[in-house]
Amino acid sequence: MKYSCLNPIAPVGLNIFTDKYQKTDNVDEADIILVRSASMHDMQFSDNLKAIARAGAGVNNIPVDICAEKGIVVFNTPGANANGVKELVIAGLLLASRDIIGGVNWVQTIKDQPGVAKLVEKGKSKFAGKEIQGKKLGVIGLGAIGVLVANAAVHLGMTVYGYDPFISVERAWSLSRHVIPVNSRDEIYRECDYITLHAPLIDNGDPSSSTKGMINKEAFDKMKDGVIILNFARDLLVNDDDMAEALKSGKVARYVTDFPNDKTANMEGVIAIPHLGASTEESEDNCAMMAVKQLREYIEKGNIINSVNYPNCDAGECAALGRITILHRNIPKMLTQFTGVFSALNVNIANLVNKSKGDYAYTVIDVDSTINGDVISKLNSIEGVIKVRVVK
Ligand SMILES: NC(=O)c1ccc[n+]([C@@H]2O[C@H](COP(=O)([O-])OP(=O)(O)OC[C@H]3O[C@@H](n4cnc5c(N)ncnc54)[C@H](O)[C@@H]3O)[C@@H](O)[C@H]2O)c1
Ligand SMILES: O=C(O)CC[C@@H](O)C(=O)O
Repeated sequence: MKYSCLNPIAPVGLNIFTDKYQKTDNVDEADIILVRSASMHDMQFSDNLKAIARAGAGVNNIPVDICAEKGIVVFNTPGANANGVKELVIAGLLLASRDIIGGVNWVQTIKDQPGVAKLVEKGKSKFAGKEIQGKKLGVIGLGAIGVLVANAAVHLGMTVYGYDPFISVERAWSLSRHVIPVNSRDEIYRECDYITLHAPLIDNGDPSSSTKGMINKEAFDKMKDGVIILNFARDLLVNDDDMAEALKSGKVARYVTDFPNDKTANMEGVIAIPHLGASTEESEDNCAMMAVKQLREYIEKGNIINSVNYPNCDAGECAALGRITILHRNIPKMLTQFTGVFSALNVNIANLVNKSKGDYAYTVIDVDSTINGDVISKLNSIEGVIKVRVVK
């Protein structure tokens, strides 16, 4: 098996690959790709490519639907960098509330003058700020990061509102009971002094699920004057032109973004951080280890854990003589056709697992004999089959 890394991936993760895996710089010959933030939208994928693992949460840099069509399973590593991001969001709250950056930069300008201690005491009032305790924070998106941010802010004495129309049961269980759940973003806009974004970037043209540009003029009009916005999710969640206006008018007092771009990097009132949310040793290690473990599970056993375009599927270890996996469309009569192929060839099926997710499905079949080319070509010829792979 050959793997390519499109970004630096922590060695502690890559070391989990056994000597059956070889690194290649030629992405066209790779069976698997590991990626962080590199954009894959303009890439051509070779037929050889079986899986892509995003060492991180957001998959907006990967054409996941095209990959599904080509039978390339895309994984991410949910939660693996959430603590790193949470800690930077807390820093962002403080950077936006106290003029720490202005003060630190000012000390650099007076550091060579005599009597720095006196100058500091004389000049420091320019950098006075506000405390976050007692203020209201709205968290949009209560996933791995949003829940950690909400709970931490409760501990810091903030009143926290949370909004997530698709919150999972697991996340709801881990949310502090002090977080006030709300049913619309408008409630957050109306109430909160700080708003932090932790929803994925979704740009599918469907207004019920799309998140692109959700923080725009219409939203600003509903917010309190002097609100502080924190964006550690993706730049395109915010309409930059509307943000420029809102900063100019004082509607928004500060915009803290981990995703500066040509527009926001030059805006007054923006605290621009160079996408450092997940840039900690711990997060990078966690993401890399999780990504490689998931890839190995898929390549070696056919099991799918944390895919964003195919269903999760745990068929365990293969105790039979052979295992074949089939990525296919989620349409009727597929299983009958698969089992028909095996029965026509007099091959006994020892175990079969079938899972579906949206338009796609996945079937793992363990058989009591070795798998030959005849089986593979017959399965491949079934309408709706995307990719057949012999795992054992
Ligand atoms: N700054 C960084 O370095 C960094 C690191 C990790 C993740 N991220 C970004 O943060 C996002 C969230 O990461 P996560 O690990 O918490 O992901 P997650 O999948 O655990 O959580 C996302 C949450 O957003 C919710 N959501 C979806 N649509 C929503 C909507 N319209 N309104 C409100 N909530 C909505 C989902 O239900 C889910 O609970 C990622 O998608 C990624 O873009 C940034
Ligand atoms: O890889 C990174 O540094 C950032 C990852 C982050 O944006 C994510 O979505 O997980």
